[in-house]
Amino acid sequence: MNRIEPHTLAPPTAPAVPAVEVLSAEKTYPNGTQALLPVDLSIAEGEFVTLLGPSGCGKSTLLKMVAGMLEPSDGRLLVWRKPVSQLHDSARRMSFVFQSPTLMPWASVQTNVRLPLDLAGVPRKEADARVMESLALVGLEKFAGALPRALSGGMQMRVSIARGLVTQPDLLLMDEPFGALDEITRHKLDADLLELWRKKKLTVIFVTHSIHEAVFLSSRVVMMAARPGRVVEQFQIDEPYPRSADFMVTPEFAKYAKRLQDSLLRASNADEEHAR
Ligand SMILES: Nc1ncnc2c1ncn2[C@@H]1O[C@H](COP(=O)(O)OP(=O)(O)OP(=O)(O)O)[C@@H](O)[C@H]1O
Repeated sequence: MNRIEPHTLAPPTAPAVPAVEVLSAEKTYPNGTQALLPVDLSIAEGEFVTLLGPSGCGKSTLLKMVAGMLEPSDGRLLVWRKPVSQLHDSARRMSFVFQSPTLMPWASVQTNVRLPLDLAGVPRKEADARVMESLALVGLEKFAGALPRALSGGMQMRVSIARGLVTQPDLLLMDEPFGALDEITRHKLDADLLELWRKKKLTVIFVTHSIHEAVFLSSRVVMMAARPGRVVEQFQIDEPYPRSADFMVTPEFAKYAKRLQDSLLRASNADEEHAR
């Protein structure tokens, strides 16, 4: 009998575990706006997926459906193989970070970050320890007692991210979190986010309008088109991590950016053709 020597066997590759499955999920708002045609999308644990596309293509709608903040009109969404509504039974958690920091202006940074733990009834001592851990992750531990108005826009966004991290999520949903920030601050936060993603082994779904941000951050980019919103193309960004600012001046970066730019143009033209 022929024996297959162990070293001739291909190494076993672990099948990717899906963190999020969007199964023909579509959305029409009560006023009749068809925000999303049926979308099918599977996101594996540990991926960094960016949703990119022209204004109104349904990026936020899709993200909010994943979060369970919006019900699909048809189809289903599973998070770790369960309907989002049953996630409270799961040991895993997700967090949502909005475009604006939405901090309570009268409360300290520490109190703002502690909010999700207070709402979940986590004992104060444990909550405070986790708040400090979370603030340290975004480099703001020295500002725990400050009021939001004493902080810059970038620092306020860090507070918002710390609040998203304080529940120790496995899945982070981010709706254009750095869109309102200046270029330098944005780059800095992008780099910090990648560091966190790697360190904490997160799965991230990130919405942006920026091609450069999408290439820098993502392992995969999902391109969408509008009127009605739909997924039109997907791009794997096959570049190793960690990625530093140097990556942004490489020919590979330029190649991906050009591909996405062409795709975004096609997606935008598809809108106009639809509208005619
Ligand atoms: N609550 C709502 N009721 C009715 N229509 C809505 C509602 N929310 C969004 N829409 C519409 O659904 C479509 C998709 O909106 P959505 O905000 O998901 O797009 P987006 O890609 O995130 O846009 P942007 O890039 O401008 O933030 C748009 O036509 C929008 O006007």
